[in-house]
Amino acid sequence: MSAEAQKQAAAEVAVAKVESGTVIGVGSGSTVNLFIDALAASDTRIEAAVAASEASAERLRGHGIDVVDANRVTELAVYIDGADEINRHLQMIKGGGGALTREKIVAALSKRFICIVDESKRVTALGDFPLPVEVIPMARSYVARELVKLGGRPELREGFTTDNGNIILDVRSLDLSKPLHREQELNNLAGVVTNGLFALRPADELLVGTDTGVQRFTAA
Ligand SMILES: O=C(CO)[C@H](O)[C@H](O)COP(=O)(O)O
Repeated sequence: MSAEAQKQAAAEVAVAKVESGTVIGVGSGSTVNLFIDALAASDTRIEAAVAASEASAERLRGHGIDVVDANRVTELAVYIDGADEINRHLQMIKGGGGALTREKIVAALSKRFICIVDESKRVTALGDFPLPVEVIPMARSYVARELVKLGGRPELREGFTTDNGNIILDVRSLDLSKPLHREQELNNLAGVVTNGLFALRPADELLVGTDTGVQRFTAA
């Protein structure tokens, strides 16, 4: 089964977990696109969604689903999003699509975070995928030097600007064996908006598309 088919299967199981009449959070990326399409094709009629990217908002609206500003809600029933890597504690690296900051905000607003992935995203240790760090443009060189001091190899994501008008540094070689500590440490660097480690707010449930069906996990 292709990764695409695995993503589709996980997305469809996630749709079944969404209740009509609720306001939900919707992440971004190719797996989430499949979720949005599957939600629109289902009998589930949500009240509205808070979207983690302009691209997701546009896709939702294209299906006639209302998109509301995050400032208009106090809590979301559930957040559905993908990941670039996820471990058995359901801690993740996210931000391959550059939407990490808004994804973190929507995740923080949500009672439950359901992560949907194909099986290539499950890892025993986080860190093969370069860690995205969103940085205010003025701080680019400073933050890059600090990341090097921490053992990382940052690389500017060329020609890319986030929905918030910032840049992304993709960082290889950082030791991510203590993700909670690392997430906080990186966020403490002046000029960092946030980083793609989701350890302080891991997923509550993981749906993995595999060749033998969708496997469900909760944090180990
Ligand atoms: O964090 C993300 C975007 O910022 C995505 O969830 C992540 O990159 C996974 O994407 P895909 O579903 O396309 O594999």
